[in-house]
Amino acid sequence: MSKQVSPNVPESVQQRVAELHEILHYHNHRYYVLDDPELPDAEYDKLLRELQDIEEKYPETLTVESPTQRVGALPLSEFTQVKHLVPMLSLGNAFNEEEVLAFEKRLLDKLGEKDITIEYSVEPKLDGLAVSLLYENGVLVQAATRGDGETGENITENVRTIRQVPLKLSGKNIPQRLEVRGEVYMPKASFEALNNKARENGDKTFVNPRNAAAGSLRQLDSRITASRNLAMYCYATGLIEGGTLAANHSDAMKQLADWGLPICPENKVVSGAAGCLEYYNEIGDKRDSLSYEIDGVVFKVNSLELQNKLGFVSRAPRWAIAHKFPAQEQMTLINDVEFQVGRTGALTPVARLEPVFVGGVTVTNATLHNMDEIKRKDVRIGDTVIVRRAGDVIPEVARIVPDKRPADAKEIVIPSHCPVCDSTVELIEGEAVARCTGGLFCPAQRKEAIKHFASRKALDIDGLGDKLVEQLFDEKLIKNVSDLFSLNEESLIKLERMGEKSAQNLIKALEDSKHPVLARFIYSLGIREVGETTAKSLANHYYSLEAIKAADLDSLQSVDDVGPIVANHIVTFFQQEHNNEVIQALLDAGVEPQNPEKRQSTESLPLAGNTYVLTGTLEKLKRNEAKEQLEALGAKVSGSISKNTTTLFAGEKAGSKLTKAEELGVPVSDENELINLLKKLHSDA
Ligand SMILES: NC(=O)c1ccc[n+]([C@@H]2O[C@H](COP(=O)([O-])OP(=O)(O)OC[C@H]3O[C@@H](n4cnc5c(N)ncnc54)[C@H](O)[C@@H]3O)[C@@H](O)[C@H]2O)c1
Ligand SMILES: [Zn+2]
Repeated sequence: MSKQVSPNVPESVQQRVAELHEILHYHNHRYYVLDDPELPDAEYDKLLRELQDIEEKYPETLTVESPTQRVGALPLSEFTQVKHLVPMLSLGNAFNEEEVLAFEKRLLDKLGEKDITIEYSVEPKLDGLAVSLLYENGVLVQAATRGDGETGENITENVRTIRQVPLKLSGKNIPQRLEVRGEVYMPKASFEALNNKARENGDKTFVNPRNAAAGSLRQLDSRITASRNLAMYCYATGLIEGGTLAANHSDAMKQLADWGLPICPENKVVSGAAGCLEYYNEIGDKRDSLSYEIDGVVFKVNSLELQNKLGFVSRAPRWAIAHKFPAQEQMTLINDVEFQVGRTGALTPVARLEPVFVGGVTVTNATLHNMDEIKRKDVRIGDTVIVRRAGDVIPEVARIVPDKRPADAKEIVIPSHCPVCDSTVELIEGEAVARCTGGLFCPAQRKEAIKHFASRKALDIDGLGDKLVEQLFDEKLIKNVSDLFSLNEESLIKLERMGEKSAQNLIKALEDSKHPVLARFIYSLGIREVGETTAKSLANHYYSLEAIKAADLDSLQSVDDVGPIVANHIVTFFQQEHNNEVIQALLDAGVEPQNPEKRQSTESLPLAGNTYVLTGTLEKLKRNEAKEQLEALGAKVSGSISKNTTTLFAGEKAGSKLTKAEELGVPVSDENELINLLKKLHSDA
């Protein structure tokens, strides 16, 4: 800075100004040139405002090269340059109602008016990058970025790949030369898809749709741009020769639309600052449902005559202002990381933050998702991070600020034991999610464990659905599955919506469920990845609970459809003392798993080779019981009819399966015949 600084300006202020110039230039470069900002916008804005405040207080410090006087950054030299015929400017900002009212007051003062109502064109503030389109005789001849406002980059080929941009205008009275300005943006869905793909390929992701749009448009190879699904809305004109436009902004935009240019359908005309503020709220409510990202709304004096009277300040028109939404990204510190245990035992790392105001609320915690994400973002305790809260989504740590990492930043490690129940934590190699293995005991997981235990494919306790489990649990009548069997009528009746009859029925159902076949019992324990089929294989391999508990990794892997991971889940599950305590309590309560009989092979069984289908409502037998009994006799029970079906057993209200069986000529019988068949074979045995 060669400028002679007056002695009125304290040395420390001069130093700070120089520092701010350097910092802001650096961040402008990262943002506008590299499309890879390091700071959240709010943090950048703070620095810019600090400089503006100093310049206001000490006008001697203001220089033409100050970042407060310029927009954007110099264009990249890889592109040919385009000198703008009319400079492309930025917009002033308002962050609250007072600033909007102050804006209107400035307008009235400048116009020397008191009592007029100003009409505004109000528009979403699209979060992309400004582009200028030049049409000659209605044909697109050039497109350019804003660059530093004076000179931009020639990106004609790239803009030609954007579907909304007409290569040729149509309609009447098109000026000979017409410069149209607008925002090129990346729709939310394209942004998600682009980043997901980058993540899959291990490539760098874009920080937000704006930087993604800029990065995609400023490509030397327009085929890349074409693959990025960019879009555009126009919101202004620049140079006009050989023709005229309407006398106010909103009508001019309608004209552009008539010629085939894309105009945002949310644009409106309102009266006065009050109308502007109303529009701000209206669009704020709509924001999440829009298919593109916006970061505020823009209010523009609608009359071009008034616009001309008002003119410009250094880097923005006086007649327009951007009213910004609360920032969705803020910078703060990670004080600690804790692990939360979910309903299914998954451990989620959660960052405890230095409280920060973001997205309109104070945030103290942010999710780190899982260990893969932590690794990918390289997050440590003590890091300065950017926290993002968009819409109703849970706040997340978006990225770290590497330069601000302290020397003693601590690596985040998964605890070896569950922070809730102290059971072993299992992290399978190649899996992102770590889990608590104390499924039956862990307070974080008990509720789900009980629901699973009572469910149809598990112990199938009649009348004990998810809702009732919730109720019993919340009323503290049960803590874990073994408590179910000490429920009594008296305590049940006290529950809301529980009659005497239902209470009796539930007690009876619990009693009836005490003799499950071993496979069901194993399944009901909710061991991770042990489904119905695996539970059956285990039961038919080991024949008793004791034997399954005693099995080691090698032995387990010799069982049908048990691989190393599932084997590990099983061994770890039974290693947890607390799980075993709950199982013992079940056995003590009288639950008695029915071990399968050791048999040579199903081929010698009486129903071997037969395939049955069950349909409709069975009156006396439960569908599951019927299935198990048939299978125990060597039959297959299938869910669909084919010409290989031996017999269809149809209960009440049988539907399409009955029709299908009749079509295929498959024999059909009823429930009584099924019961007779089972009885007969049982007495034969
Ligand atoms: N994080 C960083 O390091 C960093 C660095 C530099 C700038 N920034 C951010 O960039 C922003 C400043 O950038 P800017 O100068 O491009 O200004 P801006 O984005 O705040 O506003 C001006 C721009 O708004 C756009 N716009 C969208 N809809 C519009 C509409 N309907 N009518 C008119 N214009 C519309 C135009 O592209 C215009 O150029 C600030 O939010 C700042 O925080 C961040
Ligand atoms: Zn636990």
